[in-house]
This record gives sequence, structure tokens and C-alpha cells, in this order.
Amino acid sequence: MCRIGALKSRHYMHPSKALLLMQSQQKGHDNSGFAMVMQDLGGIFEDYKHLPTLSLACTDEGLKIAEDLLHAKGFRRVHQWVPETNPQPGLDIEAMPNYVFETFDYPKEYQDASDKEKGELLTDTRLELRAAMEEDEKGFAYSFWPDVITLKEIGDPRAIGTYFNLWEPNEDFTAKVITAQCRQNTNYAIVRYAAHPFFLQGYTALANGENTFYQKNKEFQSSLHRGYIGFESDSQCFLYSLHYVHKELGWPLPYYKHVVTPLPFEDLVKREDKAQLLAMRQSLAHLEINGPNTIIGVLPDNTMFTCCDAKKLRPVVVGRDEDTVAISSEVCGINEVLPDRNWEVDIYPNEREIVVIDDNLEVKRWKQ
Ligand SMILES: NC(=O)CC[C@H](N)C(=O)O
Repeated sequence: MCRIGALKSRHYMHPSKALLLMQSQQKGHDNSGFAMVMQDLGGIFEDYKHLPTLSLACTDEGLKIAEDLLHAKGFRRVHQWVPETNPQPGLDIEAMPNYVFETFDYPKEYQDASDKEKGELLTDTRLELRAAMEEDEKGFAYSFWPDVITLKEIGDPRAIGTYFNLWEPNEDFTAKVITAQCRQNTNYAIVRYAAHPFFLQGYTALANGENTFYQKNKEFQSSLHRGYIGFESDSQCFLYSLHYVHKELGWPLPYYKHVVTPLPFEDLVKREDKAQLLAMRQSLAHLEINGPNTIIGVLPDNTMFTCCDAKKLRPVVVGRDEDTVAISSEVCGINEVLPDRNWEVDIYPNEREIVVIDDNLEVKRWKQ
């Protein structure tokens, strides 16, 4: 079992809070990957929210490839942050030579383009960067999107925090939404791209558990969108189904749950919307998931949610105070970051609901 966690706050938070959320949940991972995605950025990125930031881990050669490619496409760099690292002997981390977070202005011919056109350009560019740096692991392009930063590395989450100086809070590197995962690899090779959360076009997902319909999901998803690639972890399928249902088909979030864990037939036929639900079930059967899992997701408007498999085989809890909502595999993580909250209002989501936190921090439970 991996451990997953998410924070959403009215105020900007430093990632030390996410490390704290994950720190007490030590049992459930094997140092095969730690990652976090920060969205709705503050600090030194606050003034650049409207422009895309590239999150890159690479060799010197990879950096040159990436910068040449972006330059050739007409992207102009307006901001750069290179985290100061703290390499100490004995730290369990497989560090890359460079970690670079760069914000770019769009190419001139895109200045008046629609958000959709810009989004397609960013997606194509990230895929090109990924392909160009793939050979010999010259680099990893995790996200290239406005107001998003992704950090992934292989090793012990505590050591990764130390390496990137993330334990000491400051005002420079902050966000209102942070998702994080400590991975226990249960499939395939240990590679950086396999560390959750996964990100595509404003959508973020991370998971605890297995997707035993991985093969079925993967084969179907590979034909649906050029961005549905990689599949280094079975959990990436959760992201791609979310993106497909919510963005490509344009369906409201509750239908995501109906697609991934449809109601049993006998319950479904009793519903007023049975015609839609049946059609959905038939046409998107390949997106159903199976196995024990809990998913946390974030939508482009920073709505955050969590839902579980149809048997509720993996834990998750949602806790809150006035200013912050935390989602975590284990309640001990929430106790660390929100020690003074009213724990009586903690929510332990069940197998037939989605718990949703909107941008006003209202927490809603949607029954499937
Ligand atoms: N242990 C877990 O929850 C693993 C999640 C997922 N199966 C992966 O390997 O990435």
C-alpha cells in the first residue's frame, strides 16, 4: 500500500506541511518514489500564475535539449527557480544532476490564442520534451502548465525533503493545493514517472492500491488521447479516465464515479437516470476499475476530491479546520497538520460516494 495525502487551504502553504502530513505514515511505502504536485502557487511563482511552468529533472545534456526545443518553438523564459539542494552523505535519494522550474511566455503567434489552443500547445510540447530526453534518461518533464509545479524523486521521502531543503517553511515556495504520495511499488519498474501524483492538463490524480483492470484500461485509453501514455504505474489509468470523462466528454464529476465503479445492475435499473447510466456502462466498460484502491484527484478549477473502490478496500480520511482541508490514507497524518481540528467531523468516505472540496473549502459528500 502506498500512502497518499492532499491539502487544500485558504492560505498559501509551504510543502513542509505536506511532508508532515506524510511523515507519520511510514509503514506503507518502500522508497520507490515520492512526489508532490503544487497547484495555485504563491511565493515567487504568484506573479506568473497565468504562464506555464515547466517542472524538469535532467542531466546537463537534457537541459540543453529542453531549452533548445522550447526556444525553437518560440517560448520565452520569464522566470526560473533552481532549488538549492542539500546533498549530505547517507541520504537515500537517486538524485538527478539538475532540477529546474522555469516559467515561459507563450510564443508570439499564441499571444491571442484561446486557452484551449494554448493548452494543446503545452501538451504537445511536454510530450515532445519527454520524447526528446527519454533516451538514456536525459531528463523527465513532469508538467508544463500554468500554476503547477511537480517534484518527483526515487528514495526516502524524509531524505528527499532534506535534499531539497523542504523541511524548513518559508514564504517563497508555497501553494494552496498540495498533493503528495509515498509509493510502494506494486508493479513494473521503479522509474521516476511512476511516482504519483500524475498530472495532465490541469488534472491531478494519485492513488493507494491496485488497479487490476490495468491492461483493459490501458489498451482502451491508449487509443483515446495522445497524452495517455507512459502507464509506468497502474494508477495512471485513474488520471486518464478522470481527464477523459470530465474534460474530453465534458461530464460532471459525479459521473466519474459511475464510470470507474458502476452501480450493480439491480441498483442501476431502479434509478431515474438509468438510461444514461446504462449507456455509460456499456460504452465505457473499458474504463471500469477493479481491485483495492483509493483515489485523490484535483480538477483544473482546484476542486479536490477523493473516492474509493466499490468495496472500500483501502483507507482514507478527510479532516478539516476553518482554513484547511486535509485528505490522508491514515488519520495520524491529519493529526500532525491539523492537531486542533474537531475530529468528530472527520469523514471516512464509503464505497459509494465522492467527497468533494470546492474552492470555498466547502466539503460535500455526493452519493453515487
Ligand atoms: N502500493 C500502492 O498503493 C501502489 C500503487 C500502484 N499500484 C503503483 O505501483 O504505483
